[in-house]
This record gives sequence, C-alpha cells and structure tokens, in this order.
Amino acid sequence: MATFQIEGGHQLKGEIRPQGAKNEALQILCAVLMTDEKVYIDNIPNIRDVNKLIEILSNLGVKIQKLGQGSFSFKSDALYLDYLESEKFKEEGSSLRGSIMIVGALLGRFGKGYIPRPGGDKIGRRRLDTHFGGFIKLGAKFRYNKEERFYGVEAPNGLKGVDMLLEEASVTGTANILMAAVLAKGKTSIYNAACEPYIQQLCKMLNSMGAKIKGIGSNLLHIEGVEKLSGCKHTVLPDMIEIGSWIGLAAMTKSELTIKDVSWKDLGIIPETFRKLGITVEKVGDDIHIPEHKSGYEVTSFIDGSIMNISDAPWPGFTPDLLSIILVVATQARGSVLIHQKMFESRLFFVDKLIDMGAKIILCDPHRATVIGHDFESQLKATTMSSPDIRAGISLLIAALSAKGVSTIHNIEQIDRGYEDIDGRLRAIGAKITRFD
Ligand SMILES: CC(=O)N[C@H]1[C@@H](OP(=O)(O)OP(=O)(O)OC[C@H]2O[C@@H](n3ccc(=O)[nH]c3=O)[C@H](O)[C@@H]2O)O[C@H](CO)[C@@H](O)[C@@H]1O
Ligand SMILES: C=C(OP(=O)(O)O)C(=O)O
Repeated sequence: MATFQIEGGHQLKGEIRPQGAKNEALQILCAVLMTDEKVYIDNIPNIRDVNKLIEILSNLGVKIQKLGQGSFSFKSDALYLDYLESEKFKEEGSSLRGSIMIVGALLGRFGKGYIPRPGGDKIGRRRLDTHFGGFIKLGAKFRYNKEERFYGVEAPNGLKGVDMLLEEASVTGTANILMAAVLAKGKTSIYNAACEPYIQQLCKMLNSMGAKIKGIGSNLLHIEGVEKLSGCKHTVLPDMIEIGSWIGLAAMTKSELTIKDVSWKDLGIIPETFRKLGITVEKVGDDIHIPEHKSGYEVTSFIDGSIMNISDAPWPGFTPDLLSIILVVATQARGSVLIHQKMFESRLFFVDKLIDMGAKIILCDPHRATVIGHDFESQLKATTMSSPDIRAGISLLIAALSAKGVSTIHNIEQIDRGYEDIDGRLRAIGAKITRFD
C-alpha cells in the first residue's frame, strides 16, 4: 500500500494540463476489439485502470504499439477468445469497472462475451441489469455463475436490432449495448440512453469506423446495424473530473491556477456548479482561469433564499464523480450547502475523515451531508487517513493540501487509478507532497 505525505497550507501557482479522460478511454479501448483493422488513439492517460485494461487487451491477443506519450495503435486481427474463460481473466477482468465494456464489443463481433463481476470503486450497489437486459433484448442468451460471479452472453446466430427503453441511463451500460447493436442485424433504438460527452465520443468513433448511429448527444440513439467496422483515428477528450478536481484544489488552497485546453463545450454544468459555491471560474479561450480567492468564496442561495443544494443526476445533470470534491471545497466556503449524492449510497462516508480534520459536516444519511463552511476562519488540521475510493481520495488530498501540518494518506493506489502522476504535477505547481511506495 503506497502512501502520500503532504505538508499542507502552501499556496500553489501555475498551469495544469488535464490528462485524457479515464472514463472515455475505458470505452474507447474496448471499441478497438470491434475491427480487425488498425485503430489509432491519442491522449490515453497513463493511469492504473487504463493500463490494466490495456493489459487485458494484450492478453486477448490485441497487437498494441506505443507510438508516443498517450498515443497507441491497436490491431485486433487474431484474438485468443479462450483467454476469456481462463483463471487469469477472472482475476484481471474483476480488477476494474471499465472491463465490463469488452462484453458488448465481443458480443457484437464474435457472438459471445464473458466477464467476471467487474471491480471499480466500492461506492454502493453497482448493478449490471441494464447491460445484460439490453443484450438479452438484442437476442443474446444470458448465463450467470453465482459461485464464481461470472457473467456470459452468447448469440451464435448473431444479434437482431430492437427498440429498447433502458431502466436507467447507465453510462457503461449504454456504451456496452451500443457496441453490440452497431453490429446487430437491422435497426435498434436505445431510449433513456446516457448521453454524456464520453458516450458521444464513443458514438463518433464508431461512426468513423463505419457504424450508423444517429441521435448522438440525446437520450434516444438510433442505430442501423452494419456487417463490419474498419480502422480509425480517435483522440480522447480532456478529463472533466480531473478538471473539476483542479478547480476545487485552487479554491481550497486560495491558489491562482490556469487549467489549459479544457474543451469548455464538453464541461456542461460543471463550471456553473462550482460558481454556486462562490468560486470564480473564468473562461479564457479554451482555458479555465481560477484567480486567487483572497477573501474566500461565498455560497449562493436559491431565488427564494433557501439553502443551496448540490446533487448529482445523469448528464446533462451534475456528475456524481465530482460531488466529493464539491463537498470538500464547501468546508471552507462562506455559508452552508446540502450535498445530495443520489446515485451511490456509500460515497459520502469519507466525511468522517474531514470531520476528524475539523470540518463542520452533518452526515444526515448515506446520501446526504450538510456542510457548514468555515470561511477560512479555522484551517483544517492535518491527520492520517486512508483513501476509500478514487474521488474521496482526491478530496482528502485536497483537504490535506489546505490543512495545517503534515498529513498522511494511505492506499493512494485508489487515486492512481484515475490521476496521472498526481504528485509530480502537484509538485510542479508548488505543493509539498512525497510518495512512499
Ligand atoms: C468506468 C466508468 O465510466 N464509470 C462511471 C460510470 O459508471 P457506471 O456506468 O458503472 O455507472 P451507471 O451509470 O451504470 O450508474 C451509476 C449509479 O447510478 C445509479 N443511476 C444511474 C442512472 C440513473 O438514471 N439513475 C441512477 O440512480 C445506478 O443505479 C448506479 O448505482 O458512470 C457513473 C455515473 O456517472 C460514474 O460515477 C462512474 O465513474
Ligand atoms: C466511480 C468511478 O470510477 P469506476 O466506475 O471506474 O469505479 C470514478 O471514476 O469516479
């Protein structure tokens, strides 16, 4: 278990370039399985989850070439599908969430796909019903081995297009069903589809490979099945969750930061949500500039004067992955805010650690926490903690960077799952952080 030691209370300054998006890269990497031609991808982040998925692809027989930093080519012309039934795959496939999307890609192309119960953050129930319900509607036979928690879908005679209404707008579920449907016979429609920028990117990539997807960006996708896909070139967007993390870090440490080339058009409601906490988020070309918040930041209130409430919702609502960061930033705001994590039921428990550090938070129930901001009148105190999940981990890191004294964070592998060279990049803007492996 690796550890960070952080000397908090220092102001940071400089420019940050966001990494490629973790959750887009995981979708895009699965899509390389859908053609026997070469696929070139740029801006792939060098993070644990993505590297694990690349390893799974390599074990499946994908020929992978690293062409430069973040640039790779993939050729899936001779796959070892037997690997899918090996013990090795049962171990590797269950180590991250993103691996689930190889099922749709393989089912579409080869008529079969298998996966052990995928990993990812332990932040609540993470059901796969939407995924498998969609495959079954496309004509696949489903089997589940309860003992081994191993899922399988098979369609030896191919998939058949169908109209479907998803039970929930699942992000990886939509990506999975979409990949299967583009190679099904006939027309499919997916209503209540997730429509976040990363799904849009997947649709654009598949279309550039020869797929016929319409309705991109909406919650109703129309797909006309094709027989075969070809190679393509694709560039992964900057990571909006990382961008939000830098905004939160800048405000909390009263630092001036410029976040370069953020792709504003794909940030949706994210900048506006940080503004609700009183944070100045300036648009400078395609960069975000956060000025030094010398006199803190004040939570806005609703028109009727009622207390501010920030909650998550499927896109274009506010992403659940940034709520932990919003929560930590609220601990130093002027005013109070109710954080409502609607999607995941175990994601707010990390507030105990913030309370230990002196933050004023009432955990109302597993989904809601009220934060009463300190307005910088009292600094958080350094402590020793362990990172329970990726976003709680980065939030605790932000808290530690703003706190008085030296903090220790254990289990930083959680942070490394989604943040590339986080300590190196923090040191480059003036943070005092050391990694112990
Ligand atoms: C690898 C990856 O891409 N992971 C992301 C993906 O996970 P993932 O695709 O696993 O998450 P889902 O979109 O399936 O659902 C997340 C949770 O929200 C609930 N839910 C979902 C949709 C809905 O309309 N109502 C509802 O309550 C689900 O029951 C589930 O508990 O999307 C999540 C939601 O943005 C993000 O937190 C994860 O970072
Ligand atoms: C929940 C997350 O990731 P995963 O779905 O990979 O666990 C996240 O990125 O915040």
